[in-house]
Amino acid sequence: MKNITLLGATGSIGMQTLDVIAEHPEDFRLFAISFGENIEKAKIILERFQPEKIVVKNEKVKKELFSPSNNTSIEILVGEEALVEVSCHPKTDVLVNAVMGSVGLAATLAAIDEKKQIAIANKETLVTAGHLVMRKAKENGVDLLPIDSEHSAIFQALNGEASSQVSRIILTASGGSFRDKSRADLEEVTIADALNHPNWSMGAKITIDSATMMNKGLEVMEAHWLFGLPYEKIDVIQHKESIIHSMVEFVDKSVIAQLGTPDMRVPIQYALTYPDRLPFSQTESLDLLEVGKLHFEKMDLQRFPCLQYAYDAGKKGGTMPTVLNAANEIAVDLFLKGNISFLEIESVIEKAISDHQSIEDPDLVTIQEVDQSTRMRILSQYK
Ligand SMILES: NC(=O)C1=CN([C@@H]2O[C@H](COP(=O)(O)OP(=O)(O)OC[C@H]3O[C@@H](n4cnc5c(N)ncnc54)[C@H](OP(=O)(O)O)[C@@H]3O)[C@@H](O)[C@H]2O)C=CC1
Ligand SMILES: CC(=O)[C@@H](O)[C@H](O)COP(=O)(O)O
Ligand SMILES: [Mn+2]
Repeated sequence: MKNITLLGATGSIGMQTLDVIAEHPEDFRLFAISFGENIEKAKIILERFQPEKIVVKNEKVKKELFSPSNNTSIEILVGEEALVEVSCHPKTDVLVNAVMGSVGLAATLAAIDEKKQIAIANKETLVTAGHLVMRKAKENGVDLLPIDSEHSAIFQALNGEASSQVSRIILTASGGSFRDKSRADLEEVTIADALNHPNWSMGAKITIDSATMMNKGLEVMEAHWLFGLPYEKIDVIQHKESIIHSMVEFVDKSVIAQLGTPDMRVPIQYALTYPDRLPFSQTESLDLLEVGKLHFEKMDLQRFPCLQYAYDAGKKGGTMPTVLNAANEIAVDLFLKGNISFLEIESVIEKAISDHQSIEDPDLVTIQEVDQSTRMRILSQYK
């Protein structure tokens, strides 16, 4: 029986993690959760799973969650320090980081110090502080088990083989909501159009990232850190069906791909059961006869400049990925609030990275300062 601490329980990955936990009550128990503001969903989770502890964003959420009529023995904690506390708690066996953005960074680093097993969905953590996370994981002998579908695919295809055996990895990209549109068409798109991903049902931020191709850019950096490969060995191809989740080409030119129906509960479960596998009844078998054909296209970096920005920021290193990530988080939020257009997401990011002088090998404090100052600088222009 593994005790799970789930950060971001009310989100898309969070709720799907709960599906996995519910399917295997003899293997997993929900010890603690965190969430942001979705009180209604949180109440359902508390009633169904009865975790011991819950971390909320602020006192206001705490007050709303626990009205006098709502009698519960669950311990309620507030703020980022509490995230660290539950993540490092002796009862936590596995930390699932499924928050959106860089909120879970300090908790993940602290849990690695406590030698917890980490199942990581949150790519922003690795993008902004991959060097710190991987250094700590190595020092502590901790496995970082990827949940992101592409990285789970690569992890499974590698199956323990050393990175020296790899000639390249090939990340697949669906193309997102606007894959069939030209750049001229993008001037007219709405928030609702952008949120309509062709293959995956995901949180709003990652769905927009997928449409700008920043999601793939973040995934390139995530792969760089998780698998210790230089950017020259990380390729992206467009594959509109999202059936091949990614591939590894080995030095002998053998290619191993991982396939499956697009259902995040499969890589989530693998990260929780690794190195074993358990049956999972809630998803469909892949029917290749029904799929019929798989399609592949070269990535067009003029059409999707965010992917180019991410390669450039990743290769530059230091605090440049932090700036790219912070600018992207703010730009996507501004777009979702109707303050900027879809194409302005790219220009906000482009400006932030070209204005920044990267600081090499930043520590956590430097990363947090650069992250905050980037956000403030951009926000001050849109007030
Ligand atoms: N969704 C997917 O299929 C995939 C997601 N990922 C990655 O996983 C991560 C989560 O994605 P997803 O589940 O889609 O995101 P969602 O937006 O659906 O969920 C995010 C979760 O984080 C919580 N949260 C957001 N902001 C804060 C905050 N400031 N403080 C505390 N909690 C906060 C939300 O709480 P609340 O809603 O209550 O406010 C929610 O529980 C991202 O890094 C994403 O890139 C990777 C691969 C696939
Ligand atoms: C499910 C998942 O892992 C997402 O990150 C997914 O990859 C998004 O798809 P695209 O970014 O390829 O559109
Ligand atoms: Mn992915």
